[in-house]
Amino acid sequence: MPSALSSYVVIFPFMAQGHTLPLLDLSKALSQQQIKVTIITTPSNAKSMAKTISNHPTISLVEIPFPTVDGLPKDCENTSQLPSMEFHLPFLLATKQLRKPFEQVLQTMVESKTPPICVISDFFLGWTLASCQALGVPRLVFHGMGILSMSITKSTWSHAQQLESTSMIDPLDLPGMKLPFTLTKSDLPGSINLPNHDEMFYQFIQEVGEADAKSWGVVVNSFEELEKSHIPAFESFYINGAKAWCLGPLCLYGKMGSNKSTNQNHSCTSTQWLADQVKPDSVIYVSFGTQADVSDSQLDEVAFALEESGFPFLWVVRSKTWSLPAGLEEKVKGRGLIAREWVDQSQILSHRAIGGFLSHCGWNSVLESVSAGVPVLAWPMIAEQSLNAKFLVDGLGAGISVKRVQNPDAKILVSRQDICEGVEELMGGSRGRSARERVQALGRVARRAVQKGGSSHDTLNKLIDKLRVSM
Ligand SMILES: O=c1ccn([C@@H]2O[C@H](COP(=O)(O)OP(=O)(O)O[C@H]3O[C@H](CO)[C@@H](O)[C@H](O)[C@H]3O)[C@@H](O)[C@H]2O)c(=O)[nH]1
Repeated sequence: MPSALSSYVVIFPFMAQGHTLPLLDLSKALSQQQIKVTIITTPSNAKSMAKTISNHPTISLVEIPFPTVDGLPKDCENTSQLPSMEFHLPFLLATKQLRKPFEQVLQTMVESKTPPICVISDFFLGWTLASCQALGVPRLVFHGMGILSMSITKSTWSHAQQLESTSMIDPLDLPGMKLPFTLTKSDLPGSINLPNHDEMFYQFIQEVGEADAKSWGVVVNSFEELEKSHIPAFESFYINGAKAWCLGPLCLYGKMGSNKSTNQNHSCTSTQWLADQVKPDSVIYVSFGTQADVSDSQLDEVAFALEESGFPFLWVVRSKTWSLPAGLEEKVKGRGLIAREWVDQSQILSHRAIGGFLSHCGWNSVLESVSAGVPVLAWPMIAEQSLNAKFLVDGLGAGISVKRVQNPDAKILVSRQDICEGVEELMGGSRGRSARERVQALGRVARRAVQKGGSSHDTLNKLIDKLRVSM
């Protein structure tokens, strides 16, 4: 068995912020357990990761070149740089060309008689399974999603035929699953309706899904107290008895021993602005993640709603084309901050002035909000976000939902009145108050999970021990 200091793990994240950031936090968790980490990634992603890991000498980066591919913008190595979601599939397909350089790196490690104890690679990088198997290294898969949403997704994929004849409004009965809320077919996100997708996307997901199911294990950014009852159903989709290792919320490891000045560099203006907000729970934080396309007319509605609600707000806007509608600047001056740069969201959410989060419900945002004890005004947009929102609101009581219009093609999906009503209810209404109490209690459980003796901390140690024994 290798000694603690000689053990190392290779991590290969998918090049999207929502997938990479939690794995950077996991790297920090491993290095706190005396495990070295080698992260394999492409040059421009390595550049942005280098800042985050600069205080962690046991985490290193190995760069492999990103392929040049027709149909993708030049120098685009991360989904956050894609002009729109239309480029998502070409991007996914391009990552398959990373196989050869990845294998060369892994082979050199194995041949130098110091193989890693495992490779943790993203679900989308399914081909890494074959590379790992050929070199005798266990592959653990990471999806970025929670256990419940993954189980619902897998279950609906494997029962697609049965579901075809199910009505849109009757409660779904998914074999082997006990759902904490009523789910109908109309609640399922479009991305789950695989057969309705482009043939190439369908094929890609089939491929990576097969590799997923044959993996040695699954690293999950969640904690047992939150999703334990769904683990058996989730594990039943794996063919070699793979176990789901709940190690989260990973964002909390990222904060342990972090260097404040490094963190604040990202979001100096927002940190300073927040420091001036003295009233606890008074500010609403607004962010829709790194992937969803939000139209500029929809952003106008958000702006009017925030102005009308009267609450101080900190709002991260990704659109390069949008500007505050005429007349609003004066009205919100001093009361609201619009951040156009990357902010340290996790840090912001833990500021005592933040009293609510208007969120798209990406899984990282959900966990960061729960960890910080901040209730959510849920506005799911793409991918599995509607399932996360349902879990948070109907399952956990830790948030409330915005009212959305039924036409998914409309430019404005939520009106300013409905956003404003939602913000007022979250920040000052009785449903908002009860969601705050609930999420604060959950936050205490989440923080305990990653401390010594906590469920996720223990699971991490068990995983390391098991991997060392299997060497
Ligand atoms: O200025 C910013 C903007 C974002 N973030 C962070 O970026 C991450 C965003 O992740 P998430 O909230 O999960 O949103 P997306 O990036 O949109 O996530 C994609 O990936 C997730 C994990 O698989 C899925 O749950 C989502 O549906 C999918 O859209 C979070 O850690 C945020 O804290 C910042 O720190 N600063």
